[in-house]
Amino acid sequence: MHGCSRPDPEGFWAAPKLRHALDLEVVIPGSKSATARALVVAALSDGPSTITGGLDARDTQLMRDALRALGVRIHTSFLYGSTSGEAFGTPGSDGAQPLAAGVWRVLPPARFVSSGDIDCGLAGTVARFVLPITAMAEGRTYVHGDQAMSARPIRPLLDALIDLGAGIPDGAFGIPLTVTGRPDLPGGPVIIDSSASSQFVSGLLLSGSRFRHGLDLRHVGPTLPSLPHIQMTIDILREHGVRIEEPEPAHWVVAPGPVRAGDIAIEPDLSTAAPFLAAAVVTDGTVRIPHWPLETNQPGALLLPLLEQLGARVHLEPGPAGRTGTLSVTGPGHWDLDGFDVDLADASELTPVVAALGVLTQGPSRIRGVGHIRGHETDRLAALEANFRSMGADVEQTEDGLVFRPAVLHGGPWGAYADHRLAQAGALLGLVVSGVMIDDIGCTSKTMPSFPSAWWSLATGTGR
Ligand SMILES: O=C(O)C1=C[C@@H](OP(=O)(O)O)[C@@H](O)[C@H](O)C1
Ligand SMILES: C=C(OP(=O)(O)O)C(=O)O
Repeated sequence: MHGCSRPDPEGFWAAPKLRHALDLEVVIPGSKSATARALVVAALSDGPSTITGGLDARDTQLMRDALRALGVRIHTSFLYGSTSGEAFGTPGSDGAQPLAAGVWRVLPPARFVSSGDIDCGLAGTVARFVLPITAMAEGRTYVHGDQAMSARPIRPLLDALIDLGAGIPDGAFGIPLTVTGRPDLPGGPVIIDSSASSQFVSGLLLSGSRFRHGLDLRHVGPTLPSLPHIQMTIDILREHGVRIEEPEPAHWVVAPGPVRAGDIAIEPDLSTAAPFLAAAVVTDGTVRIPHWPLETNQPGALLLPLLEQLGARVHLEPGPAGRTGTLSVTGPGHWDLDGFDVDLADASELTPVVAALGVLTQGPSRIRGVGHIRGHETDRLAALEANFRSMGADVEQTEDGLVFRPAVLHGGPWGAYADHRLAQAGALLGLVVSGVMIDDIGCTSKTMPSFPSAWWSLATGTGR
């Protein structure tokens, strides 16, 4: 899946350098995190639900297939929309064009029954959110994924599920593994160390009300990353009638009971927007993003204060319906970006893009609070350090992040390590550094299959 990437014979994608004054509107597909939660909540609900604007990309296709493998029926159709304004239309009306988004009807089964096989790919959300449902599904399920998935942390979630009564072999270390489902999974009190990923907590909370005794979950561990993502889980559960309390930080109590069916609209993915917004800053141009939510629980919005700190002008113009608007980011009017020091513990998925900004700053910069991203799609700190160094950057890993000192950069091969956000960070640098060659731009299909063509249009001003 390379879109317009025109890979060279060795499979490298030449990241396009900016060829015009950047002034562009970009439509961003739906939020991966919100789509994953919507599908899971709809699958656990007491009746059919409709999801609109859901992301159609590798991770969410895997999520749909995983839920189907447990007996959930999902009917999909496409959503069409104009590239400006808030209204969605039908194909052909008002220049409407297909978006990577869908209208999905989700029909949960009376009881989950496994058809035997679930592929998690490299999707943390699929592995961590679906395992607890698999533990309630009649039959045995072989849960597997990409080779890199077996390196991603999951053991604390498996141990917690075993404590809650799940049929997971005691010696199971990670994916692949076979789960023997138990429809009357007891649930109840459990302690977990979720320092390696907030998704362990989210996965248990999502299914918790369907356990016989509900869930009383405590996190005990040195750090708890991605708190906004846990809040996103709590928000959607409460919207669907689940009683969930947080009597103290890092302690959640979910009452047993039904999950109420209801329709769900998905916001654009504000983390997928990050490389496009950062492009405006590094090229001193303007990027506009329609349908930006005026209020959101997505951590991707945390990029905006940093861009402002770097001198960018950020403006959100409310649309007629008052729920979304058009966000515009305009570069600072000069090329010498100041150094920064930022803690990304709440929004660690922004690290690759923010790190690309870090190597371009004229003063020293630092990213903190993201040690756990060594367990993301790849060891992101090591992969970023290796790529930046091969471009001449002065960068090193710390215990929980990266530090950068100014240096003159040159092009060369850029390893994506099968990681969509690594590939996007390379593309961002390629706008201003000649000769950046990305080895696997196709991995951006994890969250934005149209990334290569959208990026080409952004850089060259032409469609391909
Ligand atoms: O719950 C979610 O949707 C996510 C939580 C975060 O995971 P970690 O807590 O493992 O960083 C985030 O990085 C990931 O992209 C999506
Ligand atoms: C960490 C990420 O993904 P996953 O949902 O697979 O954990 C990410 O998208 O940055």
